Amino acid sequence: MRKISLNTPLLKSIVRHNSYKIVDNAPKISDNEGWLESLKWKNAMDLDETPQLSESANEYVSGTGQFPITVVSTPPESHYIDIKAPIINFTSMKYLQEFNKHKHAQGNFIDVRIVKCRSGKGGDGSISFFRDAGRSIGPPDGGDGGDGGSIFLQAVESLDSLAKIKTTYVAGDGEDGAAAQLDGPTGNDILIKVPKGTIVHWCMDPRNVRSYIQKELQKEPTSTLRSVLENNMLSLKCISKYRYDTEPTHIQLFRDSYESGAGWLFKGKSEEYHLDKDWFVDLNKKVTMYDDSLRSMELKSDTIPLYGIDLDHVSNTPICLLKGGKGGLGNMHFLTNIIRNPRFSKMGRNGLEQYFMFELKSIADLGLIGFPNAGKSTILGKISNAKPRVGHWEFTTLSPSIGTVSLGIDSGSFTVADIPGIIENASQDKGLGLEFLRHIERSRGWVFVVNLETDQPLRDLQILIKEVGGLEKVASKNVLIVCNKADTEHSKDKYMTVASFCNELGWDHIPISALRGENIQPLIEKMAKCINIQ
Ligand SMILES: Nc1nc2c(ncn2[C@@H]2O[C@H](COP(=O)(O)OP(=O)(O)OP(=O)(O)O)[C@@H](O)[C@H]2O)c(=O)[nH]1
Repeated sequence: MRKISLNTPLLKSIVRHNSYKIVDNAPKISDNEGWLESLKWKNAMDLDETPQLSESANEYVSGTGQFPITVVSTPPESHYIDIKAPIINFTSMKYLQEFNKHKHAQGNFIDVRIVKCRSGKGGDGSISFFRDAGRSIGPPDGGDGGDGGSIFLQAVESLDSLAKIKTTYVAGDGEDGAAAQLDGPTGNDILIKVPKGTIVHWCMDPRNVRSYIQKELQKEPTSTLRSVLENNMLSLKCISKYRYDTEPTHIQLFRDSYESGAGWLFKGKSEEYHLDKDWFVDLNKKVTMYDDSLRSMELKSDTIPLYGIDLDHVSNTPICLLKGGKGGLGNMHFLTNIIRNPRFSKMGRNGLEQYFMFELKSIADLGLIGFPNAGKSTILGKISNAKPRVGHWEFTTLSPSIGTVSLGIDSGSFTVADIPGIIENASQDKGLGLEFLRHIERSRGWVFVVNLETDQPLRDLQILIKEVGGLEKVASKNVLIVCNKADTEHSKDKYMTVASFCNELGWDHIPISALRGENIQPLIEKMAKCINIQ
């Protein structure tokens, strides 16, 4: 085989030649003039002012927990759909409670997090001119700034709590462009991995909410944290996923970046000098159109579903939460027949800084609802593989646990969530409040566990129904009533009272003794039937 020597005169000359030659990617005068001319013709169609979503944003699934809103005005009176909604929907009570006495007992289980996210700024375009031995100043060769990094979300199987979610995520800024047509590298993206079942809502800066509440409580000392949050409204600009519809589906975010026609960087001569020149004013008119199209793209991507992004299944493709800013144009784009030495470039566009509330809503098929001490954890331990804490004192369960109930080989399985006990006035934040109800909100069936050891189990059941939202809400679920502690005195009579109430409503019911393991198999069958698994 012939060996190729690097010492041949031909190869030597290629190596020498290449080490001097710069790959020329700079747009030619004709390219730039064509591009600037095309900007002039960007008309109302291209720069459509009608607020609308980008295609990817349109795919976001809205959260299930909708809340009441008041639509204040819609197009054509207003450019956007202006709405008002109680502040409580854009913050977390749990976060704001000054003294959360159960905080330590809950250990590592974290189901709500408020997170600050910032996408990166675009790098600035460079102002530079090609130099070589023969020329004092060559053509412009300043490269573009790199785009800022974006923030993405992805639901994964391997996580089951929000404990690892940080309080702040900052994506990288794009780097500035450089001489020799070098574009700046793009900023680092950030991928936030969350457990399946997480809903991400846009929310207010918690510091603002806290200082607002303090002021309101000083004005009206009889108010409570809840009443302040429920009675005060937040105004938001929204848009609709359905074009020209007046039903708001997404919140419109606005970037704090330069206005169209601004954001120039100058070298050598000042801005005033340039603004005085007709050739620059003429160029700026066209570049203003380019800025407009960037802003219109930003408005399309900077939207968040009003009721949250529902990450209810594991996905391979991450969802963009906040998009990074576009990098600025280097001076090589402004070389024209009239402008031979453009000593200016464009700044990168800013990113976005917003707060989001990450809320984990476990997705179990069935949820157990009952007063503390009713025996929910004992039941879950008997029917499933879960090993929840059981104790004869109230509030043994301080965080939800989920167990899988197997119906035998080839017969499938279902999941059951045990949540902390609910007490009278829980909806007014008594006991552990209703915070944990989020974990069974999406369950297909609700299993009420009543304790036949108490004086009036029927009354207990009626209180539970009222606390979780009333008969109408409960009736929207598949319901099963489990009367536990059937081994205690007078339990039969008490069960009969509960049973006749259930019969009137058409709800299935069963007496059991979880402690003794009595009636457990029929209970499992009724649970499976409740969610239509036979
Ligand atoms: N007699 C009797 N006691 C039971 C039965 N089931 C549970 N218990 C007892 O009731 C007490 C409370 O049981 P748990 O399973 O911790 O009740 P829980 O509803 O999970 O309570 P919280 O964690 O407070 O919500 C424990 O002492 C259990 O041993 C039963 O069928 N019969």
